[in-house]
Amino acid sequence: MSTPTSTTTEPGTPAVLFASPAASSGPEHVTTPTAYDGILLAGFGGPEGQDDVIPFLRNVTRGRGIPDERLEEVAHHYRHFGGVSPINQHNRELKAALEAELAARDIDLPVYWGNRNWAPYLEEAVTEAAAAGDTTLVAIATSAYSSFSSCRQYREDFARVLTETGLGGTVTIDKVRPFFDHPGFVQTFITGVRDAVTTLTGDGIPAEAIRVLFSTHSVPTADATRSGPSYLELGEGGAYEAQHLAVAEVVMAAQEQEVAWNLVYQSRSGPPSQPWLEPDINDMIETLPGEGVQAVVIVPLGFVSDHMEVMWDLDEEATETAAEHGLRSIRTPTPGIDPAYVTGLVDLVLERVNATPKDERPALTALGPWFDVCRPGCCENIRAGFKPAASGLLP
Ligand SMILES: CC1=C(CCC(=O)O)c2cc3nc(cc4[nH]c(cc5[nH]c(cc1n2)c(C)c5CCC(=O)O)c(CCC(=O)O)c4C)C(CCC(=O)O)=C3C
Ligand SMILES: [Fe+2]
Repeated sequence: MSTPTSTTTEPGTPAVLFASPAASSGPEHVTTPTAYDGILLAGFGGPEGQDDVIPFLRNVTRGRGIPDERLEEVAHHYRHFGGVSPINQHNRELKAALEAELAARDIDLPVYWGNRNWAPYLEEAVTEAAAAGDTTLVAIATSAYSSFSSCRQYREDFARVLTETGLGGTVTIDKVRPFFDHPGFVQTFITGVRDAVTTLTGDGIPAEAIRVLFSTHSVPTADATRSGPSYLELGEGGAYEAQHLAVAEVVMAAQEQEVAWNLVYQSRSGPPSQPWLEPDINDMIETLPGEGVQAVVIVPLGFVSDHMEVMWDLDEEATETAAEHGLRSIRTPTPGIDPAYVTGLVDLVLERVNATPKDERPALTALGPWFDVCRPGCCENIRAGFKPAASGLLP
């Protein structure tokens, strides 16, 4: 079937995929209708046994000069859980849930699952799709926000895989918009905060002694600043911080009781000399007893499932910090395979199939609905330098 996507190969550069030029016209940033052949579910990947841990960490940190010391420290988190990250099992379950939802809605789109950093790799998924004749793919990355780590890196890996497999002239990969403010993604957090606050107040803790901490992955400040299109001028925190703040506001506006909240960061790595987004969740927790806070609601706003960052950095470390400071804590659920989330992901695919007009697309914040197609230089990592990325406009 003819599609508006095309493959552009410039002489001397790897084949890279770009969306239709139509995507660049007009402020809508909405592509034209596209008959996709399949869905590429793009995950982060994680180890599934002790022997996988170090090779996995080498994949993740490849070419980034993360010191061995830090690798060992992270390996320790995985070892604590038998060398198994739950993330691959989550994605198996998400794939099955998407397939069930697609079947229930009579949508004939196979789901190919591949990871950036562990088997099954993106290479395998794309090769399998191509072998089945499914060459026009729409990707869902298991990450809701704009930034190098949460969007661009997936797109760079798509481009790398298309080049390395030699499929750059055959397969096109578009990507659904960053879905941070899609109701399907946000619902779990709204319900989670409501349930946690109800539990705490039910136990006699007054609402004014509760603090909601929205936690997301810290990133280098330089990455945050460059997240999203530069013309939006979203300040030092860029689109990454702005999107999280906007979603947190939506979650709190949906609550019956007024409760104070903060956006906090977790899982910082990299050298201490390099600025990353702050405050760290643990540092924030330490200040709270002095403000009369008795309980914290920890909301994993930056994550779609209960993977290692949630299980270790929140459920072990932050929970322990809270206990040490005499605070009760409740960690709210991630979307996982919540039906609202799964239905929402299928809706996001259909948006692209149908080129649903911008004003008909569900988006809970004033920032959204975000763009179908990333602008040149969007979320680029200046430390790593320019790498081609699929699912975007020509640089
Ligand atoms: C924004 C963001 C997300 C959310 C978006 C998304 O979900 O994609 C995310 C997710 C994840 N990060 C994960 C694991 C790791 N991330 C690392 C390193 C880093 N992450 C970063 C950012 C993010 N990471 C950054 C800026 C670095 C520093 C390296 C660099 O300069 O770019 C390292 C290396 C060691 C270390 O440095 O800690 C590991 C092992 C796993 C798998 C968990 C599991 O196995 O269950 C998941 C889902
Ligand atoms: Fe990470």
